[in-house]
Order: sequence, then C-alpha cells, then structure tokens
Amino acid sequence: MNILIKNGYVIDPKSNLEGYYDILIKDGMIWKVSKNLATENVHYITANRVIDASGKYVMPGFIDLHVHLREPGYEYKEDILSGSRAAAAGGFTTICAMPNTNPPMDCEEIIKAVIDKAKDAFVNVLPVGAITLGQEGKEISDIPALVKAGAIAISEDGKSVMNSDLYAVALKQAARLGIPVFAHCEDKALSKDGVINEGDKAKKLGLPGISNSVEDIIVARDIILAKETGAKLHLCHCSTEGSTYMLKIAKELGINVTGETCPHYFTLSDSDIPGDDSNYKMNPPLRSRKDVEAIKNALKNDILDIIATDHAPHSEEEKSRPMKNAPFGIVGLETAFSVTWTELVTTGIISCRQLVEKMSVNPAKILGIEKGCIGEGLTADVVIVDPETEYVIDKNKFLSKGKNTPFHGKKVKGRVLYTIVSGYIKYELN
Ligand SMILES: NC(=O)N[C@@H](CC(=O)O)C(=O)O
Ligand SMILES: [Zn+2]
Repeated sequence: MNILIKNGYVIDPKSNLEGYYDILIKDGMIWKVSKNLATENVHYITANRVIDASGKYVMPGFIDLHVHLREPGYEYKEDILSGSRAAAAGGFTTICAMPNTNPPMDCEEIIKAVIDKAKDAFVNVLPVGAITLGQEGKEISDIPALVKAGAIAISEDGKSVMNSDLYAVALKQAARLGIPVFAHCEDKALSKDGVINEGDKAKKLGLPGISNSVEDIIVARDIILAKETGAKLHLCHCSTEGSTYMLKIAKELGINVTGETCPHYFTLSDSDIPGDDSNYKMNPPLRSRKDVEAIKNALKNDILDIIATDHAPHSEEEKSRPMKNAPFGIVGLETAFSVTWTELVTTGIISCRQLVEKMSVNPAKILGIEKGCIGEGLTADVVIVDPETEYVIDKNKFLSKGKNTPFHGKKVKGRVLYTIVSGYIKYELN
C-alpha cells in the first residue's frame, strides 16, 4: 500500500523540519518528504491512497512509555488487542506495556508471550520487564534474560522496590545492559491506605490522604541511586512540585534522569474532584493547584521530558465502587492528544514542536529506538491531526474496554484523524 499525504503541515523536530510538505509512504517506509509531490513523477510510484491533509498537522506517531494492557491475567479490564486499538485511535504508533499483569511480566516466557500476542496488535507493543519476581520486592528477576527475550526497559510499576539495596543491584544491571528503568515513586509505608491527595478535599470527603512526601522521598532516593549506579532513570507520572525541583537539580548535576507526567496532572487538581467518584482516583493522586502549576511550568521549561498516559483501564463495576474501595487508575490513550493540545498548546504553554518532542521524539530517545521521526528511509509511523476541530469527549465512544476517565464530557480542541503504523492506516476517524 502506497500512501501520499498532501499539503499537510509537517512538524518533525528530529529532522528539524517544519512547514508544508507532502509525504510519500511506500512499502511501510517514508519514501519521500518534499514540497509539491505529484504521484506520477515519483519514480513511477502511484499512490493507492491520497490523503488531503490541508489544514492538518502531520507528526511522527506518538510513543507512550506508560500503558497498562492488562494481559495476561486481567483481560476483563483490557487486552493487547483492545488496548492497542485504543492506542491507534489516540495517535500512538508505539506503546510500552507495563509489567503489573497477572502473573507479572517477570520472566522470559511471559515477555515472549506478550511479544507473540502483540504481532496482531494495531500498534507496536514493547514489553517492560518486572524488576522483582512476582513484583514482590524480595528477589530480583533475571534481568539479562528479560532483555534477551525483548524487554525494552524494567519497572516495578504500581509500586516502588522499597528495598534500596535490591533496587541498586537492579539499577546496576540495567546500566550495564543499557536499558532504562521506569520508576513509580511511592513510599509505601507513608502512603498507607491513602486514597486521594492529602488536603482539604480529602478532609471534606473523609478519605485518607496521600502526601507529596510519598512521591518526593522516592524521587530523591532514585536520583541518588541513579547517580551512584549510572542507570538511565525515568521517573514515571510525576505529580508534585518537589519532583520537578529535584528533576531540575538532577539534570543540572548531569545525572542521567528523565521525567514524565500525564495529562491529568496538568489539567486537574484535587479541588476538581466532584465528590466520591472513582474516575478521579489514580496513583499518584490529583494534587493541589500549586502542584499543577509546577507541572505545567516544568513542561514549558523542558524539565519534564515526556507526556505519557498511564492508561490504566478497570472494569465498570470496579470503578463504580466508592473511592475507598476502587482500584487506582484512569484510561488515557484516547484523550491524551486532545487534552494536551487543549490545555498546553492552545494556551501557549508549550509549542506544537514541544508536544511532538514530549509525545514522540523524547520517548524514542529514552527507548533508544529509531522512531519519533519522519525521515526518509525510516519506518512510516505517522499521525495526522486536526488542530481546529472541537468536540466533547465521550467515554462511550472509546475503543478501550476501560471507560474510567475524569474527562467524560470535557470540551476539547484538536483531534486525531489518522494513525499510520509501518505504512498501514490503523486508525481513521469517520
Ligand atoms: N496509575 C494507577 O493509578 N494505576 C496503575 C498502576 C500505576 O501506574 O502505578 C494500574 O496499573 O492500574
Ligand atoms: Zn505507576
């Protein structure tokens, strides 16, 4: 299948290309990027499909470092096929699958099974291996075997490895193997049975709170250990002002650390929680307005490098429970681009270029993969968006099995129109 994308506004920071270009995709690859490409004069190649992208933006496909696909074990929440389909609808062409499955992705066999299953997926799925066996925090997984089987990174996501001695060993191994460590920063002894951010809202709802120190303490520890071990540390879902300050200092000191946040942390604060509604329950929790401002500022100043979704689907039944008893997590694949465009780009907090850097270029760089770019000769992973369309988010239209979102009914601007993975149109808005 050959595709010609005509008249689109291309934003490709890695090639330092921004402007109106046509793109010819052939045999799964970016064949030509040029002004005024006509099908007939491109080496006799005719396009089977011509996409008129006038007034649209063309970007390298988004890469999500933080997705919970729930397979194996929790297929009632999501599976590789449904989650990857939702990813394509969100403009993502590559996603990382977190290991907190059942059983966790802590051995060669499970990593291989996920890779095998992902052959039918709508987008590229890259598995992340669990740091400890069963994610129990007691015994380290066979990390070299996980990497050999295809794990792109390691993580204990859902929790932290609380034993610093064990964690340091894992960091050293990751450093030696050249893979990043995705860190969920949460001091379990401190967070206890906390449900939402510590503060007025928690008091009002009579719910146990989660303080900023729960995150900040482990962020500090992990940065210190990254310095000592030389590991490539990636801080997942940063939500606090403190995290952004420590990230800034760590970068200034030349420590190999990157930071991620998610759309909900720069859009909502705990004061937006309307009542006992579990669609507002996630870990880390929605923080104070001051934290939200700090997160936005850190995105603007490129202290935070990555916008990921932390797509965490749960069943209707699980999320209709009162906050105290519902699992943590919200879905995000199908809302991330529109929410980010609305909250950060149309407001001038970040540029389009920065959006592409944070959702495509930087994730590719962290993973060390040749993606996040529309360069000639590279695999054709491309997203086409409409920057002007306004619509209302409707969870009932999600392709994900998970409908648990606090953004249902939110009016947004900017919409994904096409997602092209390895030269195939995997999503098209109709
Ligand atoms: N973020 C969440 O609230 N939940 C995630 C786990 C995680 O990413 O920490 C999940 O797996 O449900
Ligand atoms: Zn996490």
